[in-house]
Amino acid sequence: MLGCFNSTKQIDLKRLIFLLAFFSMVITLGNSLHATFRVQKALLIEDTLEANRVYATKLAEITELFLNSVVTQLSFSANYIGTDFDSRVARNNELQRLIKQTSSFNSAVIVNAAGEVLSTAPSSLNLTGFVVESTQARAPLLRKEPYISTPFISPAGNLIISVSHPIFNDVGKYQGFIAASIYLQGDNILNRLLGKHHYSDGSYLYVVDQNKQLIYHVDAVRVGTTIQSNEAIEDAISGKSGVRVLRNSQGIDMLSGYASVPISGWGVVAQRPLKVTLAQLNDTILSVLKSTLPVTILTLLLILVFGSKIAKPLWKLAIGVRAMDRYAQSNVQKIDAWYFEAEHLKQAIVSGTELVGKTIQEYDLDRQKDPLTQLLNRRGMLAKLEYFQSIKKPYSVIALDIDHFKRINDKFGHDVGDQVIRTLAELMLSSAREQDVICRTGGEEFAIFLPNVDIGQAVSIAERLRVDVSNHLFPPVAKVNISLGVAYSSRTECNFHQVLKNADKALYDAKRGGRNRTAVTDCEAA
Ligand SMILES: Nc1nc2c(ncn2[C@@H]2O[C@H](COP(=O)(O)OP(=O)(O)OP(=O)(O)O)[C@@H](O)[C@H]2O)c(=O)[nH]1
Repeated sequence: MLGCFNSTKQIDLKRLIFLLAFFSMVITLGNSLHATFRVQKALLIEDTLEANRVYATKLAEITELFLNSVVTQLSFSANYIGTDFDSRVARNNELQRLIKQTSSFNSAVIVNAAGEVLSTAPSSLNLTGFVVESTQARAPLLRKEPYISTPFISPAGNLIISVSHPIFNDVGKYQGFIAASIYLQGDNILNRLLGKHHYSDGSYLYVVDQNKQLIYHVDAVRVGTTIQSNEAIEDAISGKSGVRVLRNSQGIDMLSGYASVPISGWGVVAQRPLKVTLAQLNDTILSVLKSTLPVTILTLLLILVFGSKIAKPLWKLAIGVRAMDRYAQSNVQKIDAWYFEAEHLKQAIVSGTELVGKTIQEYDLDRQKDPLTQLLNRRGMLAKLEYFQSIKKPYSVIALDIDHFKRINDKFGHDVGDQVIRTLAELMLSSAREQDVICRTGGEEFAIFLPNVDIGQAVSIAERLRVDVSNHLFPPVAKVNISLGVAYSSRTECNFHQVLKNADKALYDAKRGGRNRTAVTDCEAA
């Protein structure tokens, strides 16, 4: 049925609704994913920076505690040795205890005020009698106070930091110092402390001294190298803690948290690559998309079904209006216009169709009427005759014509002629029965159809009319006469055109016979 419509390039309502829904869903989904992405990204960055700051602060505090405890241990040893500085056994025993009792140090030495190494632990260091010369190694002699060195290469060839404490005897005379070393590239407690907390999610940690030299790094090879142009390090070694998004020496964007170790002026930096952090976000967005996709597809299917339900009554209404035949109205009435606009459209179509039908009917009736007399014209008459023919009833026909009507027109004018025609029509109507049909078949010619009236009765009716007309006063014409021809058919098969023709023939006879009279022709006789 729908195929009767020419396919055009215009989109139909069902597709329109679907596309509208589809695009609004795509835009809404895209927008919410974008918003989620932005919010989550900001949150992730913020959380990671904060986690790294907390982590760096925690490790800085642990390192601070460790260095403090190291200084305390050395202080204890220095006090102990100060009372018996000249005893080699006492010195060696104390150094052995220091190394073995804690795993804080890799080695320890006692140096006298002249810079000569008096004792070492382990003894395998083979440094006894060695006079320290390097600036780093001699720094404690000059400072005469607890001191944590910057990294340097020890006489034994290891990259170390040294923690030293001055030794004074009972009377407060400076004897030298005790120094313990931590091998930065070897196994030691500092290394284990920092390495132990290392995350396995791409995060890593490093520690620099006040000269930006790496003291600890997850990649041990880098220990001892110096890092330049790093704002997190600059901040940390100047005693600040905080967060920064920065690019590292390998050109990787990092989310860094940092803190300082006040006792040594070191900086601790914990960081995680931005890319690794955001990879997590892509997974989140993907899982959001996956979880919303089934509902989205289901919604679109529902919209497709609903769209066709919305479009269906409109299609049917359009088809109904297109047909515009006598069944159209009842077909339209049957359409299930289930929503407000469709129901209104349906009602509008029904009343519009009714109005059009009525107008056409009125127009048809007008076309069948003579405007001057309001009698049926020739078209109306033929329609009526078809009806008479179809019901197969006998009937008589009277054809009549005003005598010498041309003279009336000529003498009194056309308007008077019209008035005579109107008055004659009224006279005919006043004497007619309800079932009789009176028509104006021409200018001053008329026909009267008399159902169930035989020829005798028809002649009487014609005569009575003729007499009535001749007795009637038509001002200003005064008297008007008419001539009449009567025909009849009792035989249903007698064609009504033939009956009419017979009546006309009788009228012609009446005219020829001198006018103002009635003549008869029988259908069977014709
Ligand atoms: N006023 C008026 N005159 C009409 C109308 N229709 C036709 N006529 C005139 O009627 C006249 C008919 O003239 P004719 O056909 O010669 O017939 P007649 O004068 O009646 O003569 P007979 O029929 O032979 O008696 C013509 O002059 C037409 O112009 C009309 O509607 N109004």
